[in-house]
Amino acid sequence: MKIGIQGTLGSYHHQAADLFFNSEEFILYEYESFKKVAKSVSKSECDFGLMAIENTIAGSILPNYSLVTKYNLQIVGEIYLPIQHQLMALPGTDFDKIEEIRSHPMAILQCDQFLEKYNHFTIRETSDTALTAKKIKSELSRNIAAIASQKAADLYGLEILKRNIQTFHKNFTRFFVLAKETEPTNDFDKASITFATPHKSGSLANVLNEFVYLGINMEKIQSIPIIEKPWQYNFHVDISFETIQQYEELKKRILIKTDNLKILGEYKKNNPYLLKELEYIDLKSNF
Ligand SMILES: O=C(O)C(=O)C[C@]1(C(=O)O)C=C[C@@H](O)C=C1
Repeated sequence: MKIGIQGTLGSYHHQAADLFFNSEEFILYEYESFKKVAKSVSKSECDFGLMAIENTIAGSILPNYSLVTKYNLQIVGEIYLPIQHQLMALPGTDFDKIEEIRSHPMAILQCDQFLEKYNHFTIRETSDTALTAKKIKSELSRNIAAIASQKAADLYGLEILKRNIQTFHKNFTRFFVLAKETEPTNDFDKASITFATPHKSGSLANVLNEFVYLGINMEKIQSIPIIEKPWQYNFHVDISFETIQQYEELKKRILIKTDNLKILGEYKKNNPYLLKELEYIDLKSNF
C-alpha cells in the first residue's frame, strides 16, 4: 500500500499515518505540499493520502478543504493526533546562542506564546517540521533551531532545548485520510458533506433544523469561500449519527433545501479525545 504524506519522515503526517494504518504494511511517499499529495492520490500514484485539516490552536486549514473537492477525493477516514512541539538544534548548542527558528507555518502558529516570549529570534517558515530538523543536521547549521516532533529529533540526531512549547498543552491536529474511490460500505457513523444555501434569511437555519429533527450531531461547520463567486460560500459540515437510516433520511430532506449538495466522505468516527480527558505523561513545558 502506498501512502502519500505532506512532509518528511518524522513529520506529524508520518505519525498520523503510523497511527491510522498501524498494523498494515505501507510505503510512505513524501510530498512537499498538500497539493502534491492530493494530485498523487487523484492520479493513483498513491492509494491513500494524509492531509491535516484543522488544529485546536491554529484553526482550519481552509485551502485543504478546496483541494478535496478540486481533485474529487473521497474522505475515507480521520485521525486525531496530539501535537507536542520540541525546540531542537545540533547537539551541544546553547539555547542563548540560537538566532533563528525554523518550522512549518502551522507549527509556528501553535507556538505563538513561546515565540513572543523570546522575540529576538528570526522566524523562518519552512515546508515541514521534520525536513527542517533533517537539514539542520545535514548542513550542520549552528545557532539555528527547528520546531518539530520528538520523533524528528530522534531520527535526525538533534538535541531538545525546550520541551512542549505549544501554546496550549492539549494541542491536536485532525487529519483526513483521502482516497480516489471507495467501495460502498455500511460501516460508517460519520460523514462530511458540502452544500451552498441561497442568500435568503433562514436558509442555513432551515437545513440545520433537519439535523435537530433527526437527532444528528453536527461536529463541525466551516464556510469556504467559492473562489469564482466573491462573497458566496460553501458550507462544509461534519456530522455523526447512530444509524445509517438517519443519515439517508437527512440527505433526502436537505437535497431540496441546498444547492450543490455533495458527499465528500462516509467513514468511521475516530476521535478518542472528544469526550474523555487524555492522560498526559510529562507534558510540562520548560520555557
Ligand atoms: O510539518 C509537519 O510535520 C506536518 O505534518 C504539518 C502540520 C500541519 O500541516 O498542520 C501537521 C501537524 C501540525 O499541526 C503542524 C504541522
